[in-house]
Amino acid sequence: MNTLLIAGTDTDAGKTVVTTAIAAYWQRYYPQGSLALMKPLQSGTGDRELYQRLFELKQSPEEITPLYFDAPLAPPVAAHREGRSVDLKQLWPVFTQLQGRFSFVLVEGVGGLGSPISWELTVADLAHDWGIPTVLVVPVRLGAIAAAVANVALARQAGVRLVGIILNCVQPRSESEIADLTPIDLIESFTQTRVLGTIPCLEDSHNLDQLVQVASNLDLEILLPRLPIWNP
Ligand SMILES: Nc1ncnc2c1ncn2[C@@H]1O[C@H](COP(=O)(O)OP(=O)(O)OP(=O)(O)O)[C@@H](O)[C@H]1O
Ligand SMILES: C[C@H](N)[C@H](N)CCCCCC(=O)O
Ligand SMILES: [Mg+2]
Repeated sequence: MNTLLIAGTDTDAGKTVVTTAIAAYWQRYYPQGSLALMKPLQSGTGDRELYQRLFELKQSPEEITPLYFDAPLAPPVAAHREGRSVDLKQLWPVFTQLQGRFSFVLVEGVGGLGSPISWELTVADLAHDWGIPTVLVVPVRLGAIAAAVANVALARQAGVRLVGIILNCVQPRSESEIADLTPIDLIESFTQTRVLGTIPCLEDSHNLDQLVQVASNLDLEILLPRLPIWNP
């Protein structure tokens, strides 16, 4: 499977930081492997604009974000404000054609795993329906354990192919604070899900070198697709 869905426990969990870090690493060390970024639904400006600023993507804006709404709200609410509805049927064809054209397709969720993508379905339902490996970004703060446990329970209930958790420091944290706020053994024991690494708080989360560096400390064996062995 040449795709990975970056989901989070919540909006502002750090999905885009993780997405751009893995993308930056891929482009740095696998230049022969083509990369696509997809944010199936975006509400409010930010993610697509950052992707386009950081990476030379061979995709149209509509292939990056097929469903784009102006209001920074849940997509069905933002769509309603614009007198539109959320037509999820548009998403799968875009996704599958990206999969066919690119070596690696990184998909970013919207909001948290339990956030609605329509009046009936959540991000977890999309992850299940698409059957793609999914990683859960958990912000390092008090309450992270409960957030991880609740979102992993949702993922299990929805049949999401959850491959791991990534802890993310949305603010500067010492090593001991990280250990106290997000004890890995406790989180892995309660969720029965591997922690694939911790992203420190970056001085500049738009700096490609910093993004590559923090991605290199993640369990990339799990996160990156196997490139076909190239036999000249
Ligand atoms: N590890 C980090 N180091 C520095 N800044 C961070 C880090 N993680 C998150 N941030 C900052 O916190 C904010 C929210 O992070 P981010 O945009 O990645 O969240 P998100 O989960 O993608 O949010 P959304 O639901 O809007 O897509 C951003 O301004 C981002 O730069
Ligand atoms: C505006 C924000 N940055 C995201 N694009 C949308 C987050 C929707 C969250 C909805 C919810 O779960 O309450
Ligand atoms: Mg984002």
